[in-house]
Amino acid sequence: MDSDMDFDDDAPPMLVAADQPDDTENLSVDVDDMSLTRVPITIITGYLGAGKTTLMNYILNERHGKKIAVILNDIEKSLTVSQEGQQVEEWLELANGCLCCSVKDTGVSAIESLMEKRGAFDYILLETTGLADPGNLAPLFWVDDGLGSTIYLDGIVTLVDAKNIIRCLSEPTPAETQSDGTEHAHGPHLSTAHLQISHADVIVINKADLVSEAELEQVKARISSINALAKIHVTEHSKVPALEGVLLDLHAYDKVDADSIDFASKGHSHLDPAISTTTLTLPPLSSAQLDKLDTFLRNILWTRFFISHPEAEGVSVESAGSRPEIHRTKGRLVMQEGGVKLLQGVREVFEFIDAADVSTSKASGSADRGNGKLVFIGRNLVPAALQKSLEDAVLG
Ligand SMILES: Nc1nc2c(ncn2[C@@H]2O[C@H](COP(=O)(O)OP(=O)(O)OP(=O)(O)O)[C@@H](O)[C@H]2O)c(=O)[nH]1
Ligand SMILES: [Zn+2]
Repeated sequence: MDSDMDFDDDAPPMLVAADQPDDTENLSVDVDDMSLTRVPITIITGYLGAGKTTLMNYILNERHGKKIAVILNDIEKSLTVSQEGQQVEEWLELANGCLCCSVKDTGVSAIESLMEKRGAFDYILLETTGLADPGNLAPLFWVDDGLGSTIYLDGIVTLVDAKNIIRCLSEPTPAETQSDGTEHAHGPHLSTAHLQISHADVIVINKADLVSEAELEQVKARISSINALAKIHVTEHSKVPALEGVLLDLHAYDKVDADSIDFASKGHSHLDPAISTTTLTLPPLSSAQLDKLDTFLRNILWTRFFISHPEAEGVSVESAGSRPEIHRTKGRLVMQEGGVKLLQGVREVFEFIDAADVSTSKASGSADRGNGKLVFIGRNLVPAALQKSLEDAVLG
């Protein structure tokens, strides 16, 4: 499906096919760039009162030159299109009450048809309710290139309230049945705050003015013990240092940078009993071994079976006392024939991508030299058991 571009804001929307460059208007974007046809979407999540609306307003009022559509995953599902201060209210027509439930069937197409009606946006921000689990939303927007969607998931930004986050992390999540009928595994203190942090690509620790330096350090340590892959920024009134590359245009699902993998593998204390980050290593792989890794990941992400349990093949880890529940997967896998494969995953969705940015210099991190690395963020991750299962499955 072609996306239509509105090149002139004063004139009525003129529909121009993106693959037929219009050279009469100023194009700030490269028309040869394929990304022109796909609009990034950033999910902004965070607990009640963390500062999401404050952040939205900050972004909309900054000079960014983008035409940003804001979707609120609230009762009213309103959508605001803003460019340089001008805001227009639109309404998304969704099949049922809640965006996270209806987006599966109609949400993505509702956004797409709105883009057709209004001309393309440059950017979409989706603000979830404070209680949303971004793990349910993310895979819906993370659509295969091949499916021809006009939007793609750029990243998940989670705001936390520096003053209240530690307390939120000790509140258990109300037992909730997901739209697919499954329930979250119950275990030690899984809170909504955990889910929002474990899925984040960027974490903004807001309300820094309300805590002491020591409290702030505690919050940072707790958060990076849960999610060692996310970039952390500390703010007052959600004023992030920059938008580009900090909140927007992260490409968090099509890049895996070596530095963040290295950072995650440094070993962070297991301060949080519910969710942690674990890094596994693999030597350079043959393509047959990459296929085995694919099978291993299907097993662990889809069926949640350990495939190489010491007692019996295919035994459910649940019966062994702990069932791994992996929220986020990233990896850089070194290939024997040269090159690096990137691994990206959210819950049960994962894919391998060829790395474009293979780092060869010493300065650009060790992740590409020697061993490949695999990072899991989730529950019930026992590093030694995982590493053994991985090696048995892939190298054995
Ligand atoms: N002291 C302080 N207050 C802040 C800061 N950032 C936001 N606030 C205030 O915190 C309150 C909640 O902020 P919002 O931006 O509405 O938070 P939200 O996450 O959108 O809240 P919900 O939509 O209710 O989940 C507002 O009164 C803000 O003015 C900050 O850095 N410091
Ligand atoms: Zn829902």
